[in-house]
Amino acid sequence: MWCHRLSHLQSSLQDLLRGRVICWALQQPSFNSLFPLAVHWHHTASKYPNCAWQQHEDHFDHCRSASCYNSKTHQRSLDTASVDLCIKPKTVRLDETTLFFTWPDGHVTRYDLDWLVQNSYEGQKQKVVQPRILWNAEIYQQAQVPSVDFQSFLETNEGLKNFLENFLLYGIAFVENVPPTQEHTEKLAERISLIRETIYGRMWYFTSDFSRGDTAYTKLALDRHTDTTYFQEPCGIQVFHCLKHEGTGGRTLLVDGFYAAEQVLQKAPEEFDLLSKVPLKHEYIENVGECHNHMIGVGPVLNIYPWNKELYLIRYNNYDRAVINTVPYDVVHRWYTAHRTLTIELRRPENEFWVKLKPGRVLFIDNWRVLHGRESFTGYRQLCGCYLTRDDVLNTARLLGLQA
Ligand SMILES: C[N+](C)(C)CCCC[C@H](N)C(=O)O
Ligand SMILES: O=C(O)CCC(=O)C(=O)O
Ligand SMILES: [Fe+2]
Repeated sequence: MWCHRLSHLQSSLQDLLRGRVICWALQQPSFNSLFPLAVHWHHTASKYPNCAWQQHEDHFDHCRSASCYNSKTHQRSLDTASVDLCIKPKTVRLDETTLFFTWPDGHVTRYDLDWLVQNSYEGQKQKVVQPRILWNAEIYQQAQVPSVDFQSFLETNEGLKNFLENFLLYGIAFVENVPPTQEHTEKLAERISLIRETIYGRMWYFTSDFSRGDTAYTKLALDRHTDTTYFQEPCGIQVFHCLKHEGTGGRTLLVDGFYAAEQVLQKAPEEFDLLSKVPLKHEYIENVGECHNHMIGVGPVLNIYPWNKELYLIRYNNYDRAVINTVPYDVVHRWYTAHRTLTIELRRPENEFWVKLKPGRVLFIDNWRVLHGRESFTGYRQLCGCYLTRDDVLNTARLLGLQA
């Protein structure tokens, strides 16, 4: 263990590191070594707080030198596994913006201080991966989120960006004036993502004919749920376009699952915790006509990033939840209590946003966040749509400069 104290630090570093403990470690290429390091910043009342460098034995990070990292492919060249885990640098030097390490074989690693702060664990812990506005019916309606026109969605980057911005913030978004055909709906989908083909097909088209072994293909009401909970990776986005309805009822229900989960976190944090830890099975068993499927997906109801506790996926479908056999006996009852708390939040009338889907108005739903359902209906009703892969939607958003 070695330690080097600096009594004076540049104000820029002071701003960046204030009040935090920052840990990182470095790796060195030609010497095949890893060097773990942590900086401890003590914010004191004095004008120049102390900054102490401390060697840790168990932190690792990334040398960006030309021999360690290929900046054309943005990939690591260094074989991490070939590095001695106990490597120590020969010298360490800090200037106004950069930290330098010289390794026993002479290789130099440089770290921009801003980069280090951005890539520190402490920094990431305080950052959200995706900014969102959680909503109940009133919040969503007050926000007056504009829909995007079909033409501007397809033909302009601003149209697409506006749409994606709102979609990322609220988890739902509408496109208007879409010609009511499956082909035009497909065009929309392909503008932002790859279509995720599933057992339901690529583009699906459904009525209440029970052509598939699922309640969706009837006239019955469907309580709020997310789809494809029985996939190991539930579908990221769902697109709905109602092409025809000659009858009554059939409104669509939307509920922000993350808003409800946030209420659980506030009111009963230990229940939130349980819902994020207990893995459950969901399953889809179908034997109707030519369709034979048995899908099983395993995962907790609430999925959170471990480092910042940010919720990124809710898996909620009471119809498709399988027998609980992945939970020890003594946890089952506690889990049901926690699940009930979440269900109560999800079912509060003030959290329900109801819309009637009409030909020409296409709805995109973040199936990892917003639950959907529908009212029972009469008459002939025809819906088309598809699922999208989440990675590809986020990819499009990032390329347009959005945080996702
Ligand atoms: C009709 N459509 C293809 C959209 C979906 C049908 C899937 C319904 C299933 N119970 C689920 O929630 O995943
Ligand atoms: O019929 C509807 O409006 C939606 C049915 C449903 O939940 C689904 O297809 O995933
Ligand atoms: Fe559904």
